[in-house]
Amino acid sequence: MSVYTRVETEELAAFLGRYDLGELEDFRGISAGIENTNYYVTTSHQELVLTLFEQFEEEELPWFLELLDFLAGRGVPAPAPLADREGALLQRFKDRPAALVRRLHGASVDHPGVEHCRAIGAALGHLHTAGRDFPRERPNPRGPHWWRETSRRLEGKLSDEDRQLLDAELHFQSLFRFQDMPSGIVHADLFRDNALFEGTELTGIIDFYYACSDVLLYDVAITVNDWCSDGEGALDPERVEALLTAYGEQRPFSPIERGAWPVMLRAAALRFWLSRLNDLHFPRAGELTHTKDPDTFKRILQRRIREERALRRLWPGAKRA
Ligand SMILES: Nc1ncnc2c1ncn2[C@@H]1O[C@H](COP(=O)(O)OP(=O)(O)OP(=O)(O)O)[C@@H](O)[C@H]1O
Ligand SMILES: N[C@@H](CCO)C(=O)O
Repeated sequence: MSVYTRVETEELAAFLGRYDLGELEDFRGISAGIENTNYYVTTSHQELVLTLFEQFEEEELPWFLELLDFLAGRGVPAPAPLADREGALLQRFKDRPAALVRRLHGASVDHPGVEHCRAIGAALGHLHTAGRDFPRERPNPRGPHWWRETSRRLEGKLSDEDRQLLDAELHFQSLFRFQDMPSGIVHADLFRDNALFEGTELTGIIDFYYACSDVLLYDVAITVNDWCSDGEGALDPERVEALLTAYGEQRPFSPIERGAWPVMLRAAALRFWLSRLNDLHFPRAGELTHTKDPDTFKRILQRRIREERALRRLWPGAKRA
């Protein structure tokens, strides 16, 4: 349950008075999500989501809200933030930074099929091309520097097997620094629970709070690892092909990207194995929630290491034999 900060009717009505959004009709807390307090809010004019940012560096927030505004304005199904009468996207409410964004409809899909993967591939390609003109960069807070720092923090916490795997992968990744890879704005956390669907139609991409500037293929690898893996971490060739083909129709891949694909899948698995290990061993104070299982990403990483040649064959147009 993620309503850390309770909001009362009168104070919400007063808060909405800063905007031209009509009268408050209804609101209720949203239980999904971990980091922030979220409410669905209905006014006489609009359906909205109110977020009270619980953990965020306040200086960072304008970047995210401007990005959402920019992407939504270019047809990416991201939640557009609403400006108050003065034009401000970021507010303070209940002693926290706060924002109102448009509510998107649909629900996340636990077991995506080929059509869902096609839709998310196309949307990610669109997001990457639309993001090209976004004028401001943001370094990836979960990049290689953070991997190494987290690995050091986990010293003494891991089994010998996990420590060996982690050290070997950090070393392997340090040998690959791809120059000339297309880079730009990446979502960096486009898991199934951050996309909304009605049937097989993608109606929303949410939770952009890891978005940053990075290698675009890395974002594709994060997405494929979550959307196209089975319970054992094995990739489903049909879903991978659907996702990559639909993505490539928006932004064709370069030969360097094709060569880097197996390494990127490993890097993407490493990043989430590490963050889940970190959350497991260093839970944040006051956090009520379910830690996600690090072993899911350990298994994915181990498979991507074992199956490099098979991964190359999963590239669209590659020979399967
Ligand atoms: N714009 C939106 N339209 C519709 N539903 C939304 C929207 N934003 C958030 N939600 C709902 O609120 C839930 C929580 O949102 P979100 O995932 O952004 O939470 P969080 O606590 O900020 O992030 P995290 O999942 O990283 O902990 C989502 O799973 C979704 O159900
Ligand atoms: N998507 C992340 C959690 C939120 O960043 C994970 O599944 O580990």
